Amino acid sequence: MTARGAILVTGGAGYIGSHTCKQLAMAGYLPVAFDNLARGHRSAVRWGPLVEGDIRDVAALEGAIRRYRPDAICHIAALAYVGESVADPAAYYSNNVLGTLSVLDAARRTGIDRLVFSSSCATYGEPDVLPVPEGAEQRPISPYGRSKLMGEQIIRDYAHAYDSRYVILRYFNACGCDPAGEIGEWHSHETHLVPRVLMAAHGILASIEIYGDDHATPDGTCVRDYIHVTDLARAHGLALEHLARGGENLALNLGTGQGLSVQQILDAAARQTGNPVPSTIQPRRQGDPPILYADPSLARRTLGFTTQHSDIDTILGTALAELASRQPKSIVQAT
Ligand SMILES: O=c1ccn([C@@H]2O[C@H](COP(=O)(O)OP(=O)(O)O[C@H]3O[C@H](CO)[C@H](O)[C@H](O)[C@H]3O)[C@@H](O)[C@H]2O)c(=O)[nH]1
Repeated sequence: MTARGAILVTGGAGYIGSHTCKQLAMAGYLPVAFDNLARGHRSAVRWGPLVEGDIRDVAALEGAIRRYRPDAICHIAALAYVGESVADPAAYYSNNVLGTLSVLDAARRTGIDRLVFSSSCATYGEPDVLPVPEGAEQRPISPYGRSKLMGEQIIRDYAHAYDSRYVILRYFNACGCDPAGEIGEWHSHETHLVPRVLMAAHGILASIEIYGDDHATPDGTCVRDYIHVTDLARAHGLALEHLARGGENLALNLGTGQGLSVQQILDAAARQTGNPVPSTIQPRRQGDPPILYADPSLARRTLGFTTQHSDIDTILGTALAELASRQPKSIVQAT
């Protein structure tokens, strides 16, 4: 038996979901992963049971809840690529909006009234204020960002009408891998900057495309707030404790408060690996805001959350160790 009861983790076989399951298990919970394995991996579910199912299937969710009797839900399952959402909005509104509605309905029908929701800095679009506070106007510029904002709005309306409670977590850029190397970032077609930069540093990719060097930023490349996935994962446990204590509903940024440019990430990777990172300048990517970094102070004040692994060298080091474990021939380990 676990000390603290079960938590249903939708998307528990995915990148952020599996790291969250590990952190919840370390905090004494039984994480029950609910995942359709479309993008998640069975082998990433290691700290509790896996229920295979789609979040749009209310009956499947209800079945999982009735079987494991979780105290709360971490709703992490989503499609999460900005570029893909521009090309295929139908998939994003279906998975992210209908899926969230379905999770909320299953929770209502089974009497689960606590939810931690994975939202995104993409809900801010191109903010007027930097670092971005939670009160900044949310004007998303991609279908992905809009789908996450709709999720937030539905959760607030349900909470108001049905007396449920929530913590909305707006992730900035999740990256890095489990420092113990037990799980990683396993995307079939990797589009994220940090793993791609490391792949380019080791010749797995011929070069990295820099999407625009003419943005309104100090070096012309986009600026983001890179936060280690283990830090993000730990915040879910803090959010659950907050709700269990009867804490108020919250929407919180999860970031470091520091912005780094694409070029700075390339430079850090070159330093860390000792290899050059070949790059080409490409046109800007649709849906990419030039600068996004968080004001992280509200999460610190309300949850006591601070990052512990999110300096860029730790992020790159843990991501590189994980990549090396999958591509050992390509990488002479440099860390
Ligand atoms: O090969 C690449 C990949 C990325 N980038 C740039 O690097 C930055 C980071 O890009 P990622 O694709 O790694 O991350 P995003 O900022 O697009 O996306 C992340 O932040 C989004 C919010 O903006 C969502 O939350 C999303 O789920 C999350 O992955 C962006 O400026 C992007 O233009 C490149 O220049 N070349």
